[in-house]
Amino acid sequence: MTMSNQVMVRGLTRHFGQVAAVTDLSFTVEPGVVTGFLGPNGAGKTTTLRMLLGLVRPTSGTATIGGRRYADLTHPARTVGAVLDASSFHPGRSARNHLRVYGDMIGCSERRIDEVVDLLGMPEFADRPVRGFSTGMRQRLNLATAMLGDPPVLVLDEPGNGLDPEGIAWLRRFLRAMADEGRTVLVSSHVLSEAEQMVDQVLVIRRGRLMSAGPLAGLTGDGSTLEQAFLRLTGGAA
Ligand SMILES: Nc1ncnc2c1ncn2[C@@H]1O[C@H](COP(=O)(O)OP(=O)(O)OP(=O)(O)O)[C@@H](O)[C@H]1O
Repeated sequence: MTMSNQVMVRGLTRHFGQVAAVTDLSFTVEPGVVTGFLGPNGAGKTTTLRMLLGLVRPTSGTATIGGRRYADLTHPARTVGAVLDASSFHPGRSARNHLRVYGDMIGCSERRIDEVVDLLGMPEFADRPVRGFSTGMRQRLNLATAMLGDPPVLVLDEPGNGLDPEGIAWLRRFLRAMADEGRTVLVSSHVLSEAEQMVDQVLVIRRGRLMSAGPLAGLTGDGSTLEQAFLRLTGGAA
């Protein structure tokens, strides 16, 4: 476990006008495990991840990766790979060409592009235009882009969105492999049944506040599902 790959959030707060999107959130995400950042729609997951990635300014508090704020990282793309909801691809460009465009920006070799195409299981469709891609193919391309810089930290906002059961099983294996390599993997989801199959540690938020943090087994060890445990935590109301 190296401090350099820890994600640390302390007293993080963000208001949008009257809306308290995130309130005094503190947690630590360790390398080598898959950590689920879970909560219902509107709980504040995306806002938190966007603050971590320097895309939203906190009202107060800090979010750091390896002890530094995103804006202070020397090599951001080689430190943290991020997948946020709103990725858009040029429809006429092939996946491989998309990766080349991003790869050029961060100075990665053609060999690295071949590696991520293999890593994400994309050889069969990497040379096809993105316009014909399924949701699963698009998610793989998102992840491939995030992996270009071989980052030790992955921050993924709802990577399971729209995936079929086979896609979810693939994602689970991928996240597990990344964590087993010692990476820090933080993955948000509002689908608790899906997250339950993927994560080791859970952070549960609701209405911008942390409800629970710890091993998945701590919530489900009594035989209840994560969904049941969540409803218990939140008094039955999402
Ligand atoms: N730019 C913004 N302006 C105003 N309100 C915002 C903005 N971004 C987020 N919010 C509000 O902050 C709250 C938290 O939203 P956020 O998107 O972080 O939740 P979430 O947990 O990611 O939800 P979902 O699962 O639906 O993506 C919501 O009430 C949302 O409407």
